[in-house]
This record gives sequence, C-alpha cells and structure tokens, in this order.
Amino acid sequence: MGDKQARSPKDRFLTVYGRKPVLEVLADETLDVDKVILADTARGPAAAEIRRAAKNRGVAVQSASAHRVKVLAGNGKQDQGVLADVVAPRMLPLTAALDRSAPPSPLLVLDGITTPANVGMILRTATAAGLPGIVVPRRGVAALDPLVVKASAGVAFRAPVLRCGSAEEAVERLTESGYTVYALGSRAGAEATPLFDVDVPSRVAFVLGGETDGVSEAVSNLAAGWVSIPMPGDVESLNVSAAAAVVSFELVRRGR
Ligand SMILES: C[S@@+](CC[C@H](N)C(=O)[O-])C[C@H]1O[C@@H](n2cnc3c(N)ncnc32)[C@H](O)[C@@H]1O
Repeated sequence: MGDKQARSPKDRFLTVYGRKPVLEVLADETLDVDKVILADTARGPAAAEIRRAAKNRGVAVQSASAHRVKVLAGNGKQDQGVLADVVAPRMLPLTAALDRSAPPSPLLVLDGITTPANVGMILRTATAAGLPGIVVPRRGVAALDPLVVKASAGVAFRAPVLRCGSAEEAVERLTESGYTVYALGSRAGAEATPLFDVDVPSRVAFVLGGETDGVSEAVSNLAAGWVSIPMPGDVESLNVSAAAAVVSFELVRRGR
C-alpha cells in the first residue's frame, strides 16, 4: 500500500448524502462543510433550498452528473442527487499519526465490521473513553457515511479516526512502529489472555473483529496474541460495540 492511497483526500472528510442530512450539516455552525456537490439534474425547491443554505454558510456548490454523485456517494446509496464533504478535524492517515514524536496509544483497530451502527457506536464510545485513535480501514469496514454519523450521535465528526487501507496493513504498520497488537476474540479459548490480566504496554492496539467472522485469520496471524473479555454467563460473544465499550473503559481504568 503506497503513501498515495494512505493519504487519500477521504482521510479528511466525512461524506454525507441525501437532502435532509446535507441540510442538517449546513445548518450546524460547529461543522466545517468543505463543499456540496449537487447533481446537474437536481431542480425544484429542494435543490434551491440546498443552494440557499450553502450560500448562507459560504459553502461552494459544485455541479456534477447524477452518475458522478452516485459514484461519490458510494453507489447504491439514497443520495438524492446531493452530497456534502464535511471536514472531520481529527481524522488523520494512520501513517501520519505514527510519524508523530508521541504516537497515539492505546488504539482500537476495526477489522471487517460492516454494520454502520456498530462502527458509529464504537466511535462514540471510544471517543467518550478518551482513546486517542480508532483505526478505521477503508476496505472491509463500513464506509463512514450518514448511518455511521447517526449511530455515533454526531461524534463521528470529531472522533480521532485514523485511516489506512486495510486492517492487515494497520497491524503491520503498528507492529513496525513498536506497538503490541492484540486480537480480541470470545472463542479464542485457552490461548487467549483475559482482558483484565493483559499487559498494557505504552504502545498498544486492540483489534475488534467483524460481526460474523470475528478477527480475520490474516490479521490474527500478525497479532501478538488473543485477548478475551471473560464471560461467566453462557453466551457465545458480545456485540462488537459492547466489546469495544468494555475494552475502552478497561483501558481508562488502567490509565489511572
Ligand atoms: C460478534 S463478535 C464475532 C463473533 C464471531 N463469531 C467470532 O468467532 O469471533 C464481534 C467481535 O466482538 C469482539 N468480541 C465479542 N465478544 C468478545 C469477548 N468476549 N472477548 C473479546 N472480544 C469479543 C471480538 O473482537 C469479535 O471479533
């Protein structure tokens, strides 16, 4: 994965699409809206309202074909011919964060989490716990779209999101940078260290896996080991956002 992709412009923006979400971000003075892109086929009162709201905020409205808007919104989404790029001030490429003199730690890394509501809830919880970084790969994880923003209760705009191509790439980069990277799994059995006993070195990251398959084999092979949240009750696993909450606040407790 070259640096070009690692520094995609998408690393700065959350794209919001659809008339109502775009009007909502334009109405929110705390958000820095970079631009609005409106389909050249968009006419009538709804398009006029968006143009008016953008003008009031001094936000540029670019015109594009309806097809282009659809592609930019991630194809198959209910874009209604309009999207807005909102600057997420704390979103950074992972590589840039690791180049800092004090790289952020502890981190969460998302691997294969495809339900936007889970991604949004994880961003909200980890931000609430004060974690300095949540690695959200561009591939294999739900796109940072309005469903994620909604599930995060708007926290996604200011969550410390670190972007990279894939979870595998993130684990490789983190390991090269001296992080101990643990894979979180409920069924790892005897080979897993209970979360409440695990060492938390100064550079540490915990990988959360997908809703169905958990942490991928490729990622777990790169990790330093498995960690599990003890579950004395008889259930197979926690919802991934619940697991993220337990880990995040255990890290807060350890940091005291
Ligand atoms: C719904 S679980 C995935 C269950 C999946 N069948 C599996 O084999 O891992 C989603 C993610 O939440 C995290 N998780 C859930 N329960 C956990 C537990 N008790 N300990 C550690 N991680 C857990 C793991 O990262 C897991 O990959």
